[in-house]
Amino acid sequence: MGQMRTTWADRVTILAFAAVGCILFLAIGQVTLLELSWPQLAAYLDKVLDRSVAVARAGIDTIAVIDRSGAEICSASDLGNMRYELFLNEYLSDIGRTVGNRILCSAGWGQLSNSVALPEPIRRQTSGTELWANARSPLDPRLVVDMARRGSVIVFTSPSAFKPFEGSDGTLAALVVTHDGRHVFRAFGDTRGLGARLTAAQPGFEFGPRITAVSCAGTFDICVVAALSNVNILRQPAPIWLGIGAAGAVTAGCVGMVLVQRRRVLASLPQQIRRAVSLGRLTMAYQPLVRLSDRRMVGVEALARLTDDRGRPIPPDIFIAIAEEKGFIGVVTRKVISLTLTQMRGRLTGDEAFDVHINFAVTDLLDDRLLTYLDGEVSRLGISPARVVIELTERSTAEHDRLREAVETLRRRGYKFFIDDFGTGYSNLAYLARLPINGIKMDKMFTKAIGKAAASSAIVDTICATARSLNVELVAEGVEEPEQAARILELFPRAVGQGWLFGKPVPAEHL
Ligand SMILES: Nc1nc2c(ncn2[C@@H]2O[C@H](COP(=O)(O)O[C@H]3[C@@H](O)[C@H](n4cnc5c(=O)[nH]c(N)nc54)O[C@@H]3COP(=O)(O)O)[C@@H](O)[C@H]2O)c(=O)[nH]1
Repeated sequence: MGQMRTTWADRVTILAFAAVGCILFLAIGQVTLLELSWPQLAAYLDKVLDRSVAVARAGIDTIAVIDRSGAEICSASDLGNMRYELFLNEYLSDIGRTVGNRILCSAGWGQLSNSVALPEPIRRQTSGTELWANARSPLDPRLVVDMARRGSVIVFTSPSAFKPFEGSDGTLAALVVTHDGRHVFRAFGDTRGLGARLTAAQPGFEFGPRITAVSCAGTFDICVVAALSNVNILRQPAPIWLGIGAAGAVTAGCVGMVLVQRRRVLASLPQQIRRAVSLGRLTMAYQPLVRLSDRRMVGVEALARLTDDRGRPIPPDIFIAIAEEKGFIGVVTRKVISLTLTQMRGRLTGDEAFDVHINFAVTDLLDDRLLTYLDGEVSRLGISPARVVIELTERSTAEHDRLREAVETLRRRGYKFFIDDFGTGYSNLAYLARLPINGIKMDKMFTKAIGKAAASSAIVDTICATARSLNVELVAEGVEEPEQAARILELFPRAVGQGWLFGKPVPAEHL
C-alpha cells in the first residue's frame, strides 16, 4: 500500500473533532463545577438564615421578658433587668424603653436627660412589632443597627451579630430581607441584582451568571437570598481550564484521527482487495463436513482467506461483500475454484465419497463464462462434477427465473447445488420446490439456538422437516456442542454437520 497523504479534509475533520472535544470537556467541567458549588451555596444560605432567625428570636424573646417584668419604666430595677438581659444576649447591643415615639432610657445609656425621637419604622407587623432595618441608631448615629419594638420595649441588634458573614471572600454574597423583599436588613458581599432574585412565593434554586438560592423563615418575616459567583469554568485559574480544554481536544482529536484513518482504510479497501487477489494473496481454508451418524468426514467447505498489504487478515464477509459490490467477485471466485480444485484434487479423485462445497455469488451463477471456467478446471484436473457442490445464499427474490435456469444448467452438467444459510433469506417452499436443489445448509443461528431459544429451536424442527419433505440433503452449520449434533441427528438421521465441534477452517495440508 502506498503511503496515504493526509488531505485538507482529513485535517479539518481532526481539527473539528478536537474543537468539539475541547468544548465538550469544558462543558462537562462547567457542569461539575456547578455540581460542586451547590452544596457550598446551600450551606452558606442555611448559616445566614439560621443566624438571622437567631438574632430576630433574641430580640423578640428579650422584649417579652422585659415586658413581663412589670418594673416601672426606666426605674433602677427596670434598667437593672435590661442590663442583665443585655449581658446574657450576644446578638443585642442595647435594650431601651420608649413612650410614644421617644426613647427614655436604655441599658447602655441609662436614663437619658433628653429623650430621643425614633424615626418612622419601615414595617408594622400584625403582631404589633415595629421594625427598623439598617437604620442609624438614634442613641449613637455612628452605628447602623436593626431595631425592633413592641409595646414600650425596644431592642437594638448588635453590629457584630453578623460578623462571620461580613468581609466575604468575594464569591459569596447574601441579602437578609423581608418576605416581600422590600426591606433589606443586612447585605453581605456583592449583592447587586440579588433583590430581584427573591420571589417570596417560589423560594428555591435558580440559575444565572452566578448561582443563587433563596430560603425564607417560617416564623419570622425574614428571607435570605444568597449567591455564589466564580462558578464559571473559564474564570478558574488558567491551568485548570486550559488543562481541561486541552484534554478534551487531545482525546477527541485522537478519536478523529482514528476515524479518519478508518475511513481512509475503508475507502482504499476495494483497491487493496483487488491488488491482494491479483498478487496471489488469496488463500483457501477448508472446514470439515462430517456425517453425524458415523462422524466420517464426507467433504469440506472451501473458505477464501485474504490478507491486506501489511499481512493482516481481511474478514471474508468484508472482502466478499466488497468484491460483489465493486463487481469483481467473478475474479475472486475463479481463484477460489482453481485453488480449491487443485488443492483438493487428491481427495476428489479418490474412491472415498468426498465433496467440496464452493460458495458462489448470485452473479457468479448467472455468469456463463464462469461456469465454462469451472467446467474447464474440473475436466483439466480429472474431477467428477458430482464431487463439486455449489453453495448459494439466496437473498434475492428478484431473479428467481434466471436463477432456476442457472441451477438447472449446473445440475445438467453434473454439479450439486445447495442453498446456503437456509432460514435467513427469502427462500419459500413453493420456490424451493421448483428449484432442482440437492440440499440445504441450515444457518448457524438456528443450530446455536438448540436447547436455548424455544422459538428458534422450533425452526430447527421445521427446517429438518422441510429437508425431509423436499427429499434433499441437510448440512447443519455452526455445530459447536455435542448436544446440538445429537438433536440434529435425532431430527434428520442423514444430516451432515459443520462446525467447531468437528474442526475449524484450516489449510489443505492440515485437514
Ligand atoms: N462467495 C464466497 N463467499 C465466501 C467465500 N469464503 C467465505 N465466504 C463467506 O464469507 C462469510 C464468512 O466466512 P468465514 O469467516 O470463513 O466463516 C465461516 C466459518 O468459519 C463459520 N463457521 C463454521 N463453523 C462455525 C461454528 O461452529 N461457529 C461459528 N461461530 N462460526 C462457524 O461460518 C462461515 C461459513 O458460513 P457459510 O458459508 O454460510 O457456510 C461466509 O458467509 C462465507 O460463506 C468464498 O470463497 N466465496
